[in-house]
This record gives sequence, structure tokens and C-alpha cells, in this order.
Amino acid sequence: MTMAEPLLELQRVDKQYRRGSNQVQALSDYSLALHGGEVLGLLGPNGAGKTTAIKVITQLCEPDAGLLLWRGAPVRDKRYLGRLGVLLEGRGALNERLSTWENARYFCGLREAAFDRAHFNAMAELLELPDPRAPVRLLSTGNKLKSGLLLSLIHRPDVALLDEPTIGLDLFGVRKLDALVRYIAAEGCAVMISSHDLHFVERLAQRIACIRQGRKVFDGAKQDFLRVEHAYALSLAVRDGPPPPLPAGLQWQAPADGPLRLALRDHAELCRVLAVLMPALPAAEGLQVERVTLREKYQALVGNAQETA
Ligand SMILES: Nc1ncnc2c1ncn2[C@@H]1O[C@H](COP(=O)(O)OP(=O)(O)OP(=O)(O)O)[C@@H](O)[C@H]1O
Repeated sequence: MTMAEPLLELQRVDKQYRRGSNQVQALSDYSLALHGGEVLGLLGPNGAGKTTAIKVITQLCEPDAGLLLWRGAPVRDKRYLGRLGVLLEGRGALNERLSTWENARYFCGLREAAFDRAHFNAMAELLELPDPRAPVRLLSTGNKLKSGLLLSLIHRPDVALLDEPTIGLDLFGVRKLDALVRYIAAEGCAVMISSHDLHFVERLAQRIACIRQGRKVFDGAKQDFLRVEHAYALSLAVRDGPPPPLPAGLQWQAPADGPLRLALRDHAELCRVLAVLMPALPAAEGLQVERVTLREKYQALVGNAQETA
């Protein structure tokens, strides 16, 4: 992960929506920085404020307080918008009567960027987009999504904001999207993925920003996110008798019914425990070791957060 100056930054942003006589605090004192070449996963339950953050970045809505910075300077006009690639709520802007190819040329003209045929072909190939010369209206829903995605990135943006990019893609489409995200990040693009698809985020993001009810609850390296408490969960089903001994400093959690449980910090600790447990294993009824995934960490962090609406 690069530690260079952020390309884009939200600093202490507040955003409130008015809904009749009610007010919804969508963002509270919210800060976020995006660096070139990094893939950031923006996570949060429904209504947490993710889309609002993207709308503030793209000037689709104005914050009540706080700053938006582009390359370290407060944004004063809309010029930086041409350096963004945006996919909002899974959809890119495109003209369905034109082909992906024609749309791409049109969008490059609009953004005052040179149309790069090799970049177009590389993305179409990675996405396995069939017939880029056919009118978009003739494509299947999933292929229209791929087309929209390609178009949001055709001008080689410095920052890509991908809001729910996996919606409507099948398993194979998502794998192709993986490849596309890696390709643009390797080119130096800062990629922010806002998604409920935790497997997708876990595979790609080096950094996780987690938001709950408009507030930041985590922002840091994915490894640190996964290491918040422990990396492995071990459970051991034993017959009657005392629980088998563990290395010094560790203690079983022993629920009234169900197997013994143990949370382990890392791979080294897991190996130490298994070595000590080995003699007791033949008499045990079952051993299970699970890697704690982003899903469990995420659930622990956002709890049962309900939509603030
Ligand atoms: N235009 C609006 N007018 C009033 N309230 C709004 C508006 N847009 C969003 N909200 C409210 O602001 C809060 C944050 O919404 P936002 O869409 O940013 O969340 P989100 O994290 O993107 O959610 P989701 O994962 O469901 O897309 C929610 O309570 C939502 O109901």
C-alpha cells in the first residue's frame, strides 16, 4: 500500500438529509483518503452512508460541513471530476443505441481524454465482453453491466469509485471483474469498491474502511481488520472427562452444550495448540479449525446495525 499523498480525501464530512420534518444524519465527522494503486473496500450495512460518501466525492450532493480535497488541495470546481471513473449503484452511464466501442469514443471526447484502443481491447478482453461493436441494447443484462463498467474506466481515471459493481454479474462475471480491478490498480488507479459482496472485497481490497450509521468504525489494512481479535476458531468435540490441556496462557471456552472452543491469534499459535492437543485427538469426537473471514469480523463490527431511516 502506498503512503504517498492521497489523490482524493474527505475530511470530517457531515451530511444530513431532510425528509419531511425528519432529519437523517447520513455522514458524521466522516474522513476517508484514497491513494493511487490501492484497492479500498468500503463496507457498511444498508443505509450506513456509503453511497452518500460517493455522492459527496462526485459533487452529486453537497456536504453540510467538512472538506473534499483533490491532490491535497480543497476542491473548488468540477475539473477533477474528469479524472474520476464512477459506477453508481452498479450502473454506468451509457447510450444503449450505440455500441460499447462508440460509447467509449464518445465518453473519451466528453472527458477530453485520448481514446486508447489498446486499453479498450485489454478491458474488453479481461471482461470477456462479447461483440463490443454491437449496440448495447442488444446485450444481455450482465453484459450491459460489463459495458458500463468498461466505459466508466475507458479514460484511465486516477480514481475509480465502484458502487456495487458485482450486482447482476454471475460468478464468472465477478471473476472477470476481479481481473479488471487488478489491472487498473496495477496501472496506478485508486480503486474504491463499495459492496455487500464480502468475498469480492476480501479477495481484492488491501484496505478496508467500515462505516456504520454515518460514522467510521474501522479504516486500515485488511490484515489488521482480520486481526482485530483472532484469526482462527478451533472447536473440539470431546466425550466425558476433563478438557485436554492447552499451552500455557490459553483457555477453552466451554459452552454447556456443544464442543469446546478456542480463539487463536495466528498460524503459529494454531500450530502450537495442535502439537499439544495431538495425544488427545484420537479420543475426541471431532476437530474443526476455521479461518475467521472478513464476514465474521464485519458482523462483529457492525453488529445488528439497522438502517437509520
Ligand atoms: N436523498 C435522500 N433523502 C433522504 N434520505 C436519504 C437520501 N439518500 C439517502 N438517504 C438516507 O441516508 C442514509 C444513508 O444512505 P446511503 O444511501 O448513503 O447508505 P448506503 O450505505 O449506500 O446504503 P445501501 O448499502 O443500502 O446502498 C440512509 O438512512 C438513507 O435512507
